[in-house]
Amino acid sequence: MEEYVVEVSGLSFRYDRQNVLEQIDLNIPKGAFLGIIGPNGSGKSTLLKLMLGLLKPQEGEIRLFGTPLSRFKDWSRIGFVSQKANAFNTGYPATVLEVVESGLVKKTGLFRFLGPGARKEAMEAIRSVGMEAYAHQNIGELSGGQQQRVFIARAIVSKPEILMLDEPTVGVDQRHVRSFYEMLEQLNREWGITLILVTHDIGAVSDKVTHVACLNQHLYFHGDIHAFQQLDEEKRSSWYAHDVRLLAHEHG
Ligand SMILES: Nc1ncnc2c1ncn2[C@@H]1O[C@H](COP(=O)(O)OP(=O)(O)OP(=O)(O)O)[C@@H](O)[C@H]1O
Repeated sequence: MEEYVVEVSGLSFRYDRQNVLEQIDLNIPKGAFLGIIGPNGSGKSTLLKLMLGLLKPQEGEIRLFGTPLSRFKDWSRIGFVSQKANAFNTGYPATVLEVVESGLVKKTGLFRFLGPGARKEAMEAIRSVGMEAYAHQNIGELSGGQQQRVFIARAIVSKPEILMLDEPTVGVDQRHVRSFYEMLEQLNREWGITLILVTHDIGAVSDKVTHVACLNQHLYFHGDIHAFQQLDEEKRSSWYAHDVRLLAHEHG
């Protein structure tokens, strides 16, 4: 039987009186690279926040590794990268290596000494995002896309089993988006990390993700990428009446 690392069942959420998510059922298999797609305001970020326990649903349940969120404590198994482009100005006094090492602090405890293994683990994470040439450079001197790679290295240095990413290519130069997704694909395949990626742009990731979830308040589709690609274009467009572009350039 397939092992699920995240199980969402009967989930509904509203801010004040605005319904944002309705009756979402979504199981995410271990080792998947899931793309959660949908137009602006369709509830993608809200769903991630619910999975991270930052918001509480009015209805339904989320389980992480089989444990209901209300009892889940093992947050080191989960990494999160948000839209953080341009978060550091050029004067920020920390090197790439130091930023990535700081990702080990939550594992080790704030004032505990980071042992000699820490540097090796940090370098390994930096290499896996293709940033080894910049390890000793100040993070503020890097481009938005390079900084985002460093944030991913910081998120994976503690070896999480799930990595959640909310529109991580915002601020990444268009020319580098493709290699950015290739790097994610490599993390999924080589490190075996389950990736949950929120994105507008299925076109850029349709040859990378293994599964797709189409959200627009309701979950219109969830399945593997092959089943998604076989869906009727007209049907898919009808879920996103206001954002046909999202689907139209998928084959571009
Ligand atoms: N803190 C909040 N309080 C009230 N309403 C909110 C809040 N955050 C989001 N919303 C509303 O909830 C809806 C879903 O927002 P959400 O950010 O989850 O969508 P999204 O699919 O991630 O959108 P985008 O692609 O634009 O980031 C939107 O209508 C938004 O205005």
